[in-house]
Amino acid sequence: MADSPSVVAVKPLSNGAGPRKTRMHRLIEEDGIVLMPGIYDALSAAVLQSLGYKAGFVSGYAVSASRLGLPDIGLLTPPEMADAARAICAAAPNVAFIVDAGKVLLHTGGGNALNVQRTVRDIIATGAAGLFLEDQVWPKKCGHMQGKQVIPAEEHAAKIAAAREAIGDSDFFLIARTDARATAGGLADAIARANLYMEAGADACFVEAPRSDDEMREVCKKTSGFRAANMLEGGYTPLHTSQELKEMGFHLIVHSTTAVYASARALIDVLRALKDEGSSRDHLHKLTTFEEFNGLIGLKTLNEIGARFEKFSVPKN
Ligand SMILES: C[C@@](O)(CC(=O)O)C(=O)O
Ligand SMILES: [Mg+2]
Repeated sequence: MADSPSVVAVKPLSNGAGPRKTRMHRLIEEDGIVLMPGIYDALSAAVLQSLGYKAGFVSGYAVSASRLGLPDIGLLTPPEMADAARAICAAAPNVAFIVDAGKVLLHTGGGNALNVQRTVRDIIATGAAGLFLEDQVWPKKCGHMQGKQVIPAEEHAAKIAAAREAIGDSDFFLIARTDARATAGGLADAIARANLYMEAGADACFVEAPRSDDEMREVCKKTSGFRAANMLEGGYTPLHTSQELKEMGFHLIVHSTTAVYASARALIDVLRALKDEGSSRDHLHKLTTFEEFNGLIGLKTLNEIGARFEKFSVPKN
């Protein structure tokens, strides 16, 4: 077993005017539940914003797939993830994004408080509204794959405390994730860890991959503070509506794979038809139109700005 890390004490943070309140706290307050589709690039972020979503999740799983064409097994590098987060936040400035920093930390389960603090500052600089920090041993895996391991709970709690200190009074929300459900300690250890991480200064906890409705209810009954759930299609956790999850006691709902699976499905279907038929003309209903697409990525607004600044003339009195 690893040496015990030195003990850290955490001072509860406030902005001087009552308890800490970030963009994410306010979104939770609005409806009691925040739906966050997993987003992976500027275009998927623009779609999200155009549909009026207030929050989204920069998914390590989906960024690894879209950027590298590789699975969620710890291959994406910190600069690649931070770069994706920056592009996503810039493309959808009205959306509050939580970044999956499991991927940003090459040293998940390794590195120290300084690495964590640097990561937090890097992610704050992308314009994101918060991040996930997870307790898997590196190289980490998608929470719904087999063979996961976790680092000692106190070690991860110290990283959460370090992250909290780096956040200071920034408008930034910290979600502590545990993957312990899949290990020998099972759900009881996962719940104990979630509570420890909350004590260390997290704003919310995320017990990854509970396997039944009963387990999901137990997580809600036995953990304190705000709670996140992940509705990964084809994963261990039963799929529920946001309303059902709210009634169970969850507050933040991540749909890590919905958008990337939908894109893959659409691409497979339409490109197969193009290959088979030699034309897209019978499948236009499956595509956006030229107008719709240009609108989505802001062409009209940009043209208007361009026209306003075509030339400068000194105003005459
Ligand atoms: C949430 C997730 O980490 C996937 C997972 O591990 O379940 C992501 O990258 O979207
Ligand atoms: Mg991830």
